[in-house]
Amino acid sequence: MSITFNKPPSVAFLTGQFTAENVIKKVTRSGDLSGVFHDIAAWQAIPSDTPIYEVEMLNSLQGEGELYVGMTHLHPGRVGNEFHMTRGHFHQRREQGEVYFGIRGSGLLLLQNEHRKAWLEHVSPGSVHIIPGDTAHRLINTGSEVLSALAVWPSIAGHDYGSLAQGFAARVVLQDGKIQAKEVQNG
Ligand SMILES: O=P(O)(O)OC[C@H]1O[C@H](O)[C@H](O)[C@@H](O)[C@@H]1O
Ligand SMILES: [Fe+2]
Repeated sequence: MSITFNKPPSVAFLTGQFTAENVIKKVTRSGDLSGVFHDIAAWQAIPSDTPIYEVEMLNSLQGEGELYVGMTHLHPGRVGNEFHMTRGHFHQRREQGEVYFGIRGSGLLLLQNEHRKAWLEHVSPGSVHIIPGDTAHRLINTGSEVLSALAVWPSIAGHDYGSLAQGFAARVVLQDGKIQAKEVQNG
């Protein structure tokens, strides 16, 4: 029997680019984010094919106990006064957590529990975010460059977008030249 040396995938820490044999890429465009931004007129004014974020995932095992690894690249910009953000989700398997690592750019991680209590964490290169179970999560790019964050999560977690149809309890906007978080009743 011989012991093999496998070449692992790698990530460039400055850019978040993966080098791997198999990378699965998904682009989320403005037109996919209906109902996400509060200024509907501003959202409608953006061409629907404008990319807002890309997620690259390593090809890994699925099933109980296995982990997924993905990189989100969220483009800078605003829709009206609201910063670009991911759709955000609870996990379908609600109790499953996730870890995010800030790689590039600067932004915020919006977290929210099932009682609509929301809080924010600053995302910057090197930041580590331990997302507990039962907690919805969304990335927000408040900077002027691409915000890239690495995520590791259980492959069985799944996504539940429906439970957030009402939106998150906070919005992050540029107001009076400052980044401000606003509490909202009905997202
Ligand atoms: O699913 P969204 O809310 O659009 O977020 C985009 C992606 O962000 C992270 O990389 C998560 O780990 C992915 O599971 C998620 O799909
Ligand atoms: Fe997640």
